[in-house]
Amino acid sequence: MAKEASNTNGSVTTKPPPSPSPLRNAKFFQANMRILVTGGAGFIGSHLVDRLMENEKNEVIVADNYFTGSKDNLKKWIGHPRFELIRHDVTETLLVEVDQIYHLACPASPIFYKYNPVKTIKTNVIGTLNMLGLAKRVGARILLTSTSEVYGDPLMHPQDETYWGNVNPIGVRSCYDEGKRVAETLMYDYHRQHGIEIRIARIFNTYGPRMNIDDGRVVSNFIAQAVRGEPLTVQAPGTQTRSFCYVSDMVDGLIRLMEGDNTGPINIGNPGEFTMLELAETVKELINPDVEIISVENTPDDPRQRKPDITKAKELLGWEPKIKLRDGLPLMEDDFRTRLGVTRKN
Ligand SMILES: O=c1ccn([C@@H]2O[C@H](COP(=O)(O)OP(=O)(O)O[C@H]3OC[C@@H](O)[C@H](O)[C@H]3O)[C@@H](O)[C@H]2O)c(=O)[nH]1
Repeated sequence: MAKEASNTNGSVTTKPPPSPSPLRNAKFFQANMRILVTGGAGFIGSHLVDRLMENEKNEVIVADNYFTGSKDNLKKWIGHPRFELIRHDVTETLLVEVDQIYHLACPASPIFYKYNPVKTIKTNVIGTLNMLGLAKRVGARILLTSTSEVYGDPLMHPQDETYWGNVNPIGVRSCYDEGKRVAETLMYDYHRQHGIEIRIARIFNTYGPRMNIDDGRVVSNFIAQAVRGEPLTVQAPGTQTRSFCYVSDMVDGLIRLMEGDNTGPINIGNPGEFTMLELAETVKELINPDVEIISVENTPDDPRQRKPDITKAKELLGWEPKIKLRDGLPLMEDDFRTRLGVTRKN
């Protein structure tokens, strides 16, 4: 598995990757792939675990501190012989023998990552250092879920991976966006200095079943509001844009990146771009035409526009999203109705 990956920032590591466990090549050792998913009890993490567990050759270990994740998201796997769940905070070291690490752990909703900003930056910096240390020790390949937020309030539109971003280093979002930027730096430094096999995904806004109902992000807020019959709260001015990727497409992109030969960073997101007013109108039309749309105050540093250029993902991973927003929203609605106990009026 120690194959040289093409890296896209122009520099190539000369150091070979560390060797994986000798057991991996042993004649009588069961050749299962052991995979660690940090943040595996969270929204994207648990969908990724579902997909990895479908492959009988995979053993999956989840490490999660349950700050925003939940055991409930993994209940179908608890007790499965190929599955293990550890309550663990990535700011502490973790020693497990694995072949791949999907490093997702970090609160992703602005409300949650701003709740304890010092903890958020520790998660991104110390957490990523710890996972890279583990990758080095056991010779594992590691994938970091970075974010479209590394582009900040982007002056280039759409954003491709060559754009260095427009980020406020002392803003209220910097614990997350600067944290993820340092995490990317650490990934590349470990790659160049120690030959670690790295993969970096820049994830754009993602939605789907299992998002926390009071998560604070726009899609989960609007769907919960529409299902409860409450006004949809569009934060001013409402003309800011985002691009929303359905979670199954996201998971597909992450697995292709991990399994492929390119280090990234690679944007994984749906290029369909919507203003928040358009999103509110779509949710109202599809889910509850009786609700009002109201304008509420916004928070500082809210990026004005965001849309991924996914040329690289298409060319290098053969990946592009399949699920359109109008098809994905009703799938999420069903999950929210079940969890909120509100049936659809006909
Ligand atoms: O109720 C709401 C919530 C949010 N919004 C608006 O919706 C837009 C999107 O906000 P969200 O909180 O969903 O997400 P953001 O795009 O700000 O951040 C996200 O970026 C990409 C990922 O890395 C993370 O999931 C998250 O940081 C913002 O312009 C926000 O002002 C509303 O209009 N109403």
